[in-house]
Amino acid sequence: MIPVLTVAGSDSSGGAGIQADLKTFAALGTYGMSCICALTAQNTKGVTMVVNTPVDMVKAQLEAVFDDIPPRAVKTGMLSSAPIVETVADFLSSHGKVPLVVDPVMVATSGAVLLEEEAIQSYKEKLIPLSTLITPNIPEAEVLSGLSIQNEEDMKKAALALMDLGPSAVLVKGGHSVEDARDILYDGREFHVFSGRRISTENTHGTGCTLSSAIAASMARGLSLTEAVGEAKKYMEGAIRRAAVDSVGHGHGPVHHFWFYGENWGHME
Ligand SMILES: Nc1ncnc2c1ncn2[C@@H]1O[C@H](COP(=O)(O)OP(=O)(O)OP(=O)(O)O)[C@@H](O)[C@H]1O
Ligand SMILES: Cc1ncc(CO)c(N)n1
Repeated sequence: MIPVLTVAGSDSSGGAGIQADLKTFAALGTYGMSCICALTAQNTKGVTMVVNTPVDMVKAQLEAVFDDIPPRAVKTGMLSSAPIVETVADFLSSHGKVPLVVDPVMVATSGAVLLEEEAIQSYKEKLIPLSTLITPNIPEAEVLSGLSIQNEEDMKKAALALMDLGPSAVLVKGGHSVEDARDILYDGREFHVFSGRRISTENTHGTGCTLSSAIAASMARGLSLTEAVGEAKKYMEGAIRRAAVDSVGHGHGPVHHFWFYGENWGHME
C-alpha cells in the first residue's frame, strides 16, 4: 500500500476537504489517512458552522499517523487558524523530508471564509517554506503575493514572487480566470502550462482539494512533479466533466470521483 496523508478540514457534505481528499486518494490507488484540523457544517449551498480542532489534538493525530504509518506524501488543505498552521508546520519540519503539497485554502466555492486573517503570515513564515509545491488559486495567489492577477502573464509573475516564500515549486490554478482553465506551474527552473478547456458547470465544489490530493497521491506513487500535476489535471477534468451531467445538492455540486484503471476511466457505480 502507498500511504498518503491529508491534513485538512471536514466537509459534512462530502464534496470538499478531507472527504474529497480521501476519495481522490482511493481513486488513484493509494491508502488515505487524515488529520482533521476543523469541522465544518457545510453543504453545496454554504458553510453554517466551523469548529477548529484543539492544537493538541492536531499534534496527536499527526504523531499517531507518523509513529505507525509514515506517509509517502502529505497534502494540507483547510487549516483554519494561525496556531493550527504553526502546529502542522512545526511537526512536519521535525519529521524528515516527505513531499508536501500545500493548498492554501482561504475561501470556499460558496464564498465562506475558511482561514482566519492572522494565519496568512503563519503560512508565509512557517508552512510554505517547507513545501514541495503550493497550489493557490488566483485570489489566494493575489493575497499571498500582494500582486493583482488579470491574465496569464500576471499568473507567471505571481508564481515567481511566491517562490521567494521558499517553496520548491508553485502552481497557480486558473479555475477562477475568465479564460480557459489553464494552470501555470513554475518548478524552480521553468514554467509549464497545463491547459484545460473550461467546462461550463456550477458544479465545482471540491476542485481545489481534489487537484492537490491527486498531485500528492501521484507523487507518492513516484511520479515527478510535472508528471503528477499532469495526471492530477487529467483526473480533475474527468471529475468536473462527470459532475456537469450528474450532480447532487442544490448549490455548487461536488466533483464526481472516478476510478482510474491504467489508461481507461471507469465510472464508480
Ligand atoms: N469550470 C472548470 N472547467 C475546467 N477546469 C476547471 C474548472 N474550474 C476549475 N477547474 C480546474 O480545477 C482545478 C482547481 O482550480 P480552482 O482554481 O477552481 O481551485 P480552487 O479555487 O482552489 O478550488 P475550490 O473552489 O475547491 O476552492 C484547476 O486545475 C482548474 O484549472
Ligand atoms: C473543509 C473544506 N476544505 C476546503 C474547502 C475548499 O473548497 C471547503 N469548501 N471545505
